[in-house]
Amino acid sequence: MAQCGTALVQFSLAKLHGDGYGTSRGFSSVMVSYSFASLLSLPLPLNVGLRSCSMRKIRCHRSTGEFLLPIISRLPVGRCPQRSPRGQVRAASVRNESETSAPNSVAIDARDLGLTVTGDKGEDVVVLKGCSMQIPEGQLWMLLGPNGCGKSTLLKALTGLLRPNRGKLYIVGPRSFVFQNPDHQVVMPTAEADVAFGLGHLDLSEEEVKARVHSSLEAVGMNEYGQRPVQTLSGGQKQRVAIAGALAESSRVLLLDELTTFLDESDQMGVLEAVRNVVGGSVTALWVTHRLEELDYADGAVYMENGRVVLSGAVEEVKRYILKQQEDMSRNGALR
Ligand SMILES: Nc1ncnc2c1ncn2[C@@H]1O[C@H](COP(=O)(O)OP(=O)(O)OP(=O)(O)O)[C@@H](O)[C@H]1O
Repeated sequence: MAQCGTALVQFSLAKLHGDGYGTSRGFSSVMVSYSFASLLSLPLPLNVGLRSCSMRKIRCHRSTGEFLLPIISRLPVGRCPQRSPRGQVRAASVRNESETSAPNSVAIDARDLGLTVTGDKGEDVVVLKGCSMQIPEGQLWMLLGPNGCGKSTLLKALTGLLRPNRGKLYIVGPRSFVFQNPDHQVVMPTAEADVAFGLGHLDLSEEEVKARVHSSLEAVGMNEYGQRPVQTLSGGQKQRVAIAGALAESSRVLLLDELTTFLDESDQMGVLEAVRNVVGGSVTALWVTHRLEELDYADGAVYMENGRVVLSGAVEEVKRYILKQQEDMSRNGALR
């Protein structure tokens, strides 16, 4: 197995145990057939195990063209620099909870975050131009804005998958990113095995793994599906399994990227209710959505335009702003 690039470091492999649970001695490795190029074009398009945001290192199997995506111990946000076009590391001030005392009960405190990525032709593309928000612990907030305004990029910056090059960020951990397409992250044969998958890097007894799997699946209303082959689950059920995986790892911040996009109405409700159910206490969530009706589930909202957070706070205020924007747009369209 050859190492690829400078981003590679050690990782632990794992074996799936006979009962379908991963344990502290290891969990299943996953072969994924992403192209070498796509994997190396960081930010990481890693769709396996990334919900735990604990994966920062990749090895590639050159002979088969497949990639072994390891789940490794957590790398604190702020320790995963993104390479700039000139190969320099850019860094914003990113603080972990362990490095500083938390602002009172705030789970996410972002101040004027900026982020520049490298475009296809090696040019700088400024994606985030000034994003500030303060999200209290134990709340569900929604992030909205027009297509291409930078919502997913901001979410990745908050997770630590992308490194802002400007501003300040305080965020509690552990945190998890859940992708829009559940097929990109639920990878194990059964729901139970998938939830256990991310626990391999923790030093847990088998009993503890089972207990966490059980309670996490229960929290998202999926306990009775534990043994079900994942390919028989609906999209929304898979999303709930992915969320359970994050909870099993004691994630305190869930960063949820348009989870309901591919789901039918009843699945959308199931996922929303599951998230609403798990948020509270020490669990906070930021949910990217285009659906205004989902705001009814939120404790607060953030609205972005063109790489900037333009409004952040009460749901009703953000809703009014969006409706006004929509009205203005349709009036302008009618005048043309
Ligand atoms: N690696 C990259 N190279 C070039 N442009 C990029 C890159 N990553 C993001 N962008 C651009 O940054 C902008 C913001 O992208 P992002 O996916 O964050 O938007 P979004 O608000 O999540 O969009 P959507 O609602 O359509 O999902 C887009 O114009 C996108 O094309």
